[in-house]
Amino acid sequence: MDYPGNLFVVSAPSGAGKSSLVNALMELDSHVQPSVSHTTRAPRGQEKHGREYYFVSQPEFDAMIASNAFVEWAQVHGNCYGTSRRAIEERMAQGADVVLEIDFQGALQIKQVFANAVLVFILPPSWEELRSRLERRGEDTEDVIEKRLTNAAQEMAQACKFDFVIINEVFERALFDLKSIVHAQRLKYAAQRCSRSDTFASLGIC
Ligand SMILES: Nc1ncnc2c1ncn2[C@@H]1O[C@H](COP(=O)(O)OP(=O)(O)OP(=O)(O)O)[C@@H](O)[C@H]1O
Ligand SMILES: Nc1nc2c(ncn2[C@@H]2O[C@H](COP(=O)(O)O)[C@@H](O)[C@H]2O)c(=O)[nH]1
Repeated sequence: MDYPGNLFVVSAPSGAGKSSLVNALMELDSHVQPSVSHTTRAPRGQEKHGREYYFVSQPEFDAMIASNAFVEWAQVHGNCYGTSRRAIEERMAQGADVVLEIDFQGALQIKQVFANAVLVFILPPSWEELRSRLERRGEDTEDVIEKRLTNAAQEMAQACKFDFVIINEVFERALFDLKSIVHAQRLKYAAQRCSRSDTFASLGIC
């Protein structure tokens, strides 16, 4: 599938800071838009249906799988999460750059469907800092934090399959890295389009 917009996938173990980085990126760059996923997990804190997630029941999620509504889905930390085709294809067709904040299983599924998708993995600087970020966030019970830390080892082992890895130690530095990746992909895409254009032909190149 060839759309005018770019597709970015950002994955990380829970607490590494991907939502913070993606939100900061979107504040700086209105051309980058989020995709709102569906999940069977319960809302936490101030989360609202249709903003952070579409919160659905397991039967509703299963019905969406059966009707092929998801471009990718996975079980993460005991709940189901999925990206609907609708959530991304409409926006990319309009030329927006879409960013998915999803786990590594979903990221690798996305690469199968959208070969041009750019996969970015965010790492915390240390295990101690990862635990402390989850605790400081204060949104999960101790049990949930332990489960997320246990899963983090398996998730981080997948980082080498991604196109880029960013270590989120100093937030502004990590944000700069993420912005640079988005910018580089836009230049690459523009160059590809340009190479099919009359400008290249008239200059006698490619
Ligand atoms: N570079 C950083 N230094 C210190 N704290 C940070 C940094 N980046 C993010 N944080 C903090 O760490 C906590 C976890 O960040 P965030 O919620 O963005 O993680 P996440 O990867 O999106 O987690 P989840 O997958 O569970 O949604 C938040 O309280 C956030 O403010
Ligand atoms: N494969 C998918 N993973 C997703 C999707 N939406 C979110 N996620 C990942 O789930 C975990 C937990 O998220 P939380 O909001 O409960 O903390 C995290 O790794 C997300 O990236 C999705 O649509 N598909």
